[in-house]
Amino acid sequence: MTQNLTRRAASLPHDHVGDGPDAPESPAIELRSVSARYPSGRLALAEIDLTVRAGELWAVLGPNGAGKSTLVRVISGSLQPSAGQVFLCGEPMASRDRRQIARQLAVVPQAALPPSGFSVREIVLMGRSPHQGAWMRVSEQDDQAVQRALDACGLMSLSDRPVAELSGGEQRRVSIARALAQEGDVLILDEPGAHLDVRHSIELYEVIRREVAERRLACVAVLHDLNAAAQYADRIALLKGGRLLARGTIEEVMTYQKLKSAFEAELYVGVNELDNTRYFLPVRPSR
Ligand SMILES: Nc1ncnc2c1ncn2[C@@H]1O[C@H](COP(=O)(O)OP(=O)(O)OP(=O)(O)O)[C@@H](O)[C@H]1O
Repeated sequence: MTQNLTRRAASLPHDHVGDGPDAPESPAIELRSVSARYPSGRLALAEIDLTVRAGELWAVLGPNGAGKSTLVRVISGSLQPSAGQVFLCGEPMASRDRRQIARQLAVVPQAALPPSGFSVREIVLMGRSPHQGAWMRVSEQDDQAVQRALDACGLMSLSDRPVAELSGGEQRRVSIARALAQEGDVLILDEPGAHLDVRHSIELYEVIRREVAERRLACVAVLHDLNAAAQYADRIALLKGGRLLARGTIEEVMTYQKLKSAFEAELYVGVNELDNTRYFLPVRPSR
């Protein structure tokens, strides 16, 4: 797992300092001047530079159509950049096949719901397939990973239920549990809080934070909830029109001016005196 993040000599274009136990880790994800186009010709991302390290949770923010889901597709290898390069754990993404990528990176796309016809446990077990051999034999490690993911997502009591019988929010948690069971180094989530009520969204963000801290996971989450981003993220990438408007800490990026410029909306930016976190309130346009 995290040993995959140790520096690999052959693939390091910059600042190579050698291998060995004290060698610094490669970034879990690195985008160098990445642009992306859809087959229609539309340029959806332009010259994105981003470095995500193990143990970091990045929130990707921006208005509708900014390029957030496109960024997820590029990082997860489902859309090839039209220019620039993506590195996963120090190696070019383009040199990996899908199975190799799936051992290191789990992705929960926007509005992803699990396939019907299976129980919750069976769906979560599907997350183990990149680690299983041709006969798909379930190992003790697979069982442990599935139990852990079910538990983390509060799904133990639902584990034998047919997934098709669950609510939208419960199905969303099953998709996230499957991604956790994959036990990669990198977790990519597109709007993980969608469909979740307030308790379950808090629980989910707590789970993600715990995974990031305990397993030194590198996580990139597309969020529309600015307050959740300010509560849980270490770093923010703010997109607009396919370009990175700003990236950095919450204090650097989630300012009145930068958010206004990105969203073209008035937001009140407050600071909670209890824990010093920022909060955001939409302000009605003057009539
Ligand atoms: N399959 C596609 N083919 C062509 N253009 C696309 C495709 N998917 C997205 N786009 C375009 O690329 C741009 C970025 O879209 P993207 O879905 O990445 O935005 P987003 O920031 O995730 O938006 P939202 O917040 O609404 O989900 C938009 O202009 C969109 O119309």
